[in-house]
Amino acid sequence: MTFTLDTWERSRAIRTAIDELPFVRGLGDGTLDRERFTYYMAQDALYLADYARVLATLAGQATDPDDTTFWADSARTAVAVERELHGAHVQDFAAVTRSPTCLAYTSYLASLTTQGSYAVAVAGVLPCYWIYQDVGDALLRSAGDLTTHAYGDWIGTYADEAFAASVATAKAIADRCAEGACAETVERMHVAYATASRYEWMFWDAAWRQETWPV
Ligand SMILES: Cc1ncc(C[n+]2csc(CCO)c2C)c(N)n1
Repeated sequence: MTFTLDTWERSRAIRTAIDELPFVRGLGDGTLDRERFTYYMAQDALYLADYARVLATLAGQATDPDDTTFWADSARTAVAVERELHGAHVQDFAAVTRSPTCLAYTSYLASLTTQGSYAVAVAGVLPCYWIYQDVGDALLRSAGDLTTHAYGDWIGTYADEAFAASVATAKAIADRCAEGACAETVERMHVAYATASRYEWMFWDAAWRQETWPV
């Protein structure tokens, strides 16, 4: 049993809960209101800026040159997407504060890169790729014609072949890491994968609630 097959099974309930979120349902059927989408986009731009730094750290920690290239390319893509989102959806960036959930998620991922295990950090960044591919594919199947869909460009980005190739590479790296790891490290990989998956659920839920700080 590979790590990715095992961890996908173990996190099935979280994955199903994501499909049932009102934000994700609204994204799929186009009924999501613009205010919530704009909130999500602004938080996502902040998320991507931090996530890119986590990927760049993984590039530095990898011992395989192919891994280094992959994480560095992904970091570059995340910054490019951040700039695009920022330009297209956020008018006044200085006015946007990282939400508690956004800060918690990126801080968690950054913390994984300082705990001495490249394998565990790799497992932590994997839900970002895999869940977005899976959600993108599910929404594509139900969305119909993307050219007339309110959120067609978003769905198209993540239900894309080039993106699918990068998800496959991230999964292959995680499986290779798990193969060479002791049982205790593999368990920590599962925890990192499940925790980041929960943060993906929370990130969409926070956008639905337009989460703010209590004071
Ligand atoms: C909260 C949140 N989670 C995942 C993604 C998707 N994503 C962001 S960077 C990256 C890989 C490198 O481009 C992927 C797949 C997102 N946008 N926002």
